[in-house]
Amino acid sequence: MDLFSSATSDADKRTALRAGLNSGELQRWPGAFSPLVAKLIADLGFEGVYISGAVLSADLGLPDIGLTTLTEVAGRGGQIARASNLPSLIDADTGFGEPMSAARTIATLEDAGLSGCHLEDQVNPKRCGHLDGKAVVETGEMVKRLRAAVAARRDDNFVICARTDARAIEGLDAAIDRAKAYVDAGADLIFTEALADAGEFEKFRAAVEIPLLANMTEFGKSELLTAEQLGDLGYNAVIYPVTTLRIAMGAVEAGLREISATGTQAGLLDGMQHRSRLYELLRYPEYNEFDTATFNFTIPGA
Ligand SMILES: C[C@](O)(C(=O)O)[C@H](CC(=O)O)C(=O)O
Ligand SMILES: [Mg+2]
Repeated sequence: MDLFSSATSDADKRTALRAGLNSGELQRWPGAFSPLVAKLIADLGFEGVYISGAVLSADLGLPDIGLTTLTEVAGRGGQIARASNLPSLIDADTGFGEPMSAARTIATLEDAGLSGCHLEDQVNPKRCGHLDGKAVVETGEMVKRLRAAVAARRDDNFVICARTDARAIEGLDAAIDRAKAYVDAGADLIFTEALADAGEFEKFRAAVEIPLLANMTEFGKSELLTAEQLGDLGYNAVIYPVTTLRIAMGAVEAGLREISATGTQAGLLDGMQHRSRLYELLRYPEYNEFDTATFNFTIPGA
């Protein structure tokens, strides 16, 4: 029965995440801004779901500057994680405090049903990794953050991903040195934030032995590489963190403008998700097996 929550256990999702990272195939994790989007990501055959801090903040009408709390992030993250059978990797920013808080973050995210998270080496308050003016902590400080996180983990398959923001501040070589220190501290996956181009991804790949994650965020510092290019470069995972929100908000803004200008949404119907597709994603008919009184409607135009 998976009508009310995920059918796949947290443990099995984490096993799947590990297997995917070790498979030699690029794992594609689009960002889900809601549980419904996670269902669509699963339906379309992606390997996992990403839960973005930038999106979680934006959804609350806030900038991505470390204002959200662990409680908010774990709460929303858990709702999204349970909406599909895919593993979910969540953005835990700097871990919500000093090393002991980062440790508690891991325990809380495990309890919420996430399959892994990333911790970054920025100072508090953090910023979007693709903006100027961010700063990183000393390598030793981040190593403490990671060691605390790794020690707190109860499920060895919960993926602890270390993100380095150093490329844009200290340069590529320093970012690679940091990544190596983070591997020694127990990181399972390295998030190479804000690299410029394919050549930099290639250098990172040659220097670091564990799985690597690429961030294909739009309007940022990185060239947008295809899944095929990233796979050929030897990367193990890619996130499209804010993409679904940007697509949706672009459509919402255009639609609202048209309604305001014309007084009707009639011209927008072709671009909308049809009621029947929404109901298909939500698996309306299957709830009928649970309670025939619930499924007592027909879908117009379906
Ligand atoms: C990946 C990221 O941390 C996120 O919160 O989604 C952001 C994405 C973005 O702001 O484009 C980041 O890269 O800092
Ligand atoms: Mg973020």
